[in-house]
Amino acid sequence: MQYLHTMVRVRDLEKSLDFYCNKLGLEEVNRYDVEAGRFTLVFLAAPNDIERAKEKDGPMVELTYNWDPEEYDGGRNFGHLAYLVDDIYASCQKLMDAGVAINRPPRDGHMAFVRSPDGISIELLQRGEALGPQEPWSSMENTGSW
Ligand SMILES: C[C@@H](O)C(=O)SC[C@H](NC(=O)CC[C@H](N)C(=O)O)C(=O)NCC(=O)O
Ligand code: NI
Repeated sequence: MQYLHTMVRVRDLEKSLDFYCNKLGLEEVNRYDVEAGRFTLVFLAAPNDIERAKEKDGPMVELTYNWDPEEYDGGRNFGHLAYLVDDIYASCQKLMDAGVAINRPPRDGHMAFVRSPDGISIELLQRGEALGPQEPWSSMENTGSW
């Protein structure tokens, strides 16, 4: 078994593509307009994953846009999408310059959070840093349950 994608439903497809592609840096891999179901699917991949994603063998985000408006309550059970970045400060600066609020700034040079137009939380992690939890759980032994 292999991880393939995470699907998120979006209220405004253009606003979402502007955030995920123009600001966060993902690239569009595939798009399906489904008349019968009245929805559009847009598959996005990070630059490092794009070649594998084109072969349907790489991790992606699947944006689902329902043409008929629906209410999407913020399911607490969904946490975030996480991306590894080469320079977390440069990534956050680029996002801030594009008008994106940094909900959790990278004080520790390790982890930052921003949100999509639909409030989907996006975690940015500095490449080379430990992937474990930081403050305030830094003293917690990673028992795999955090
Ligand atoms: C292409 C493949 O990766 C899919 O995920 S298609 C799954 C399918 N999606 C839809 O029907 C989109 C429109 C629908 N109104 C919706 O909002 O999901 C599907 O079965 N969706 C149901 C689900 O729970 O994901
Ligand atoms: Ni899917």
